[in-house]
Amino acid sequence: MPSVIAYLGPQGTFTEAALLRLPGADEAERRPMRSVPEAMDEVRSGACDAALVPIENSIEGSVPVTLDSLVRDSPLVITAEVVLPVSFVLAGRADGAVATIASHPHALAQCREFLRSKHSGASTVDALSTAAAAELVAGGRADACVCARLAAERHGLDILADDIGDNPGAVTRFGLVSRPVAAVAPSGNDVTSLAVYIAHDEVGALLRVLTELEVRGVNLTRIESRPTGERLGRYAFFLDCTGHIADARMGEALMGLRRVCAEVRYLGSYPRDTGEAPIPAPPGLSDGDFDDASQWLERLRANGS
Ligand SMILES: O=C(O)C(=O)Cc1ccccc1
Repeated sequence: MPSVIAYLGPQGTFTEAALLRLPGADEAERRPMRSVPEAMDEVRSGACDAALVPIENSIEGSVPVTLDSLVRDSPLVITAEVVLPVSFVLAGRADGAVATIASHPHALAQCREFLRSKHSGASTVDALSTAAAAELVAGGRADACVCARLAAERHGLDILADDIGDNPGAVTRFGLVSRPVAAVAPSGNDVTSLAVYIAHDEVGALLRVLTELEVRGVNLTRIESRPTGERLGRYAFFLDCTGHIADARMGEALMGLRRVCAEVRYLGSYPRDTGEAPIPAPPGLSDGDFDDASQWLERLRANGS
């Protein structure tokens, strides 16, 4: 476990709750940062060994600042993931009016229906995190906030409504990022994350990417595009692939992508935390099958039989 870990703070965020689920994190120095890019830059500068940041949630989708920092700034790799169920409270002062409600945009989005039906007159204020929103309320700069119960309690706020998320089963996925390192050994249920840039002026470029994965039996669990920031129409595609970079079929697929893509950024191989069972290799695509095929080719090249 890295010894100094930055995370999206302040104390009381869902990211902190996720961090505490990582084995060994209680012994690490945990450094709360104001924003996701600042947490990731602490790692790039060497001030911290790793950072835990939100990547996506099951309702609102990806966290754009995290994805943008992963592809636009100097390379980092994900070494672990944590999938955390999230439950929100509305916190403030029991005796006060609620004209402004602060929170992280993803928290506001996940409570949209509750806010619309119960506080349609209030305006929402984006904060850098749910716990930062609780600080705003404690400091009198917003009337209420959407946050974790723990953050409300820490700031002595009243719980105005409990469990206000529109989808009771909502989960958020967090990634532990570090400067590039070799992946830990396969766990048997791993994911490999990539960002690929395709040649935009070639017909079928994205199909070629998918084909490289499909012919090696590599399963895709997520594909998502983000603008590269160069100009309209330029996108990076984020791929989560079932398997580990040490698996033969993943290695072959990566080599294929390297040949057909304008650029491939490797974002790490790490154990899955979704609770989903591993997907077995399709027939003919196990490590043993690749090994057998490459030994056969070597024999043909060496002896012709
Ligand atoms: O703001 C927080 O507490 C975070 O950790 C980011 C976040 C926001 C909303 C849902 C899950 C995580």
